[in-house]
Amino acid sequence: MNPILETRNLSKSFGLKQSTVRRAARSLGLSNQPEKKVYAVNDLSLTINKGEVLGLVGESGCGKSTAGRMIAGLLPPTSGEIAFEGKPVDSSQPSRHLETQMVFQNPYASLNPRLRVDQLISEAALYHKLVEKRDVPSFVAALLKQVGLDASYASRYPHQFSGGQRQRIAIARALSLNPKFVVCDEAVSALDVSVQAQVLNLFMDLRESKELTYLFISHNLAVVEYIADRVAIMYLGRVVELADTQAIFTSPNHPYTQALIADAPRLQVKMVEHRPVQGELPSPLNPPSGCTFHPRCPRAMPRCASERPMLRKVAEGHFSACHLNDLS
Ligand SMILES: Nc1ncnc2c1ncn2[C@@H]1O[C@H](COP(=O)(O)OP(=O)(O)OP(=O)(O)O)[C@@H](O)[C@H]1O
Repeated sequence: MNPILETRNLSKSFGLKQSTVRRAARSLGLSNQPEKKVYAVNDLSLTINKGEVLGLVGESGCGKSTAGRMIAGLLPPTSGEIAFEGKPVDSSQPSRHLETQMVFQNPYASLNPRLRVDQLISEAALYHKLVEKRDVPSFVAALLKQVGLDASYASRYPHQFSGGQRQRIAIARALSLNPKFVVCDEAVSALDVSVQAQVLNLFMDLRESKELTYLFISHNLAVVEYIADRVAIMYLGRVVELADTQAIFTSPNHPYTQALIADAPRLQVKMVEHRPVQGELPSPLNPPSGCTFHPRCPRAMPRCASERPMLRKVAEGHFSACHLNDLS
């Protein structure tokens, strides 16, 4: 085991916008109502090893993107720490290191339509003085080649490409800073299924050739099953299960993981039968007491409503936060 990135008790809460009258009343001491907060990520402690792909899975709104943005340095945490290659990173500087880059879901939105491909790919590297102006054409050509695109595309604009090609351009731009760690946030979710497979294969090839490590965020279990070595399952801002990919899919421990797997009909490996997850994700503004999954859990016990289960070891390399494990 060779950790490249570690988070310790990483948390993020967002204050909700209040009406002007309420804000004024509070600042004048006329209201003692506490400010409403969304606890998007709570106490996230993860270790990601060099060269591995850690999948981060959960329903929409469970805090995956917030976690990814903190880890990529795009969002300062409310509390907690991040260490990169054993050294604490200063989270007060959002652009603190070039070693971590992020690839987003929507290549339409993440590429400036007014810039040519060569400008898109080289602007950050020029800014950080990783390339000289005169070397830009060969720099861009090499990056385009690495992502499977022709060097002649350098003078075109984003609208001249398909979704898959645009995502390749976004990947080339991320690679331009020579990162060691890439956070992929739903990076293939907007693409057609056949194109998804090609881009996933590109990620895997780049992992080998560039010795990359990925945090791969996705709500799509089939994608995560294909690409990840280990999987962390998030529910309402917390990791509820963490294990090797095979263990997650063949012997999921947490009732939430079991329900997610039951919800994913396209999976090839499906050795367990469970009921799909019932009901809606509760609001993170007002999370349920105890185990936050208990209102939707088919196996909830009285204890689950009052006591939050800790993430603990259930097998070698397999961790789960569920009181049912105390029964066995
Ligand atoms: N800037 C913000 N201000 C207020 N609340 C926010 C902000 N960003 C995220 N949230 C809230 O934090 C919670 C977690 O959001 P996040 O986007 O991290 O979840 P997610 O699992 O990535 O979902 P999705 O896949 O839909 O993006 C949600 O309730 C969301 O509404």
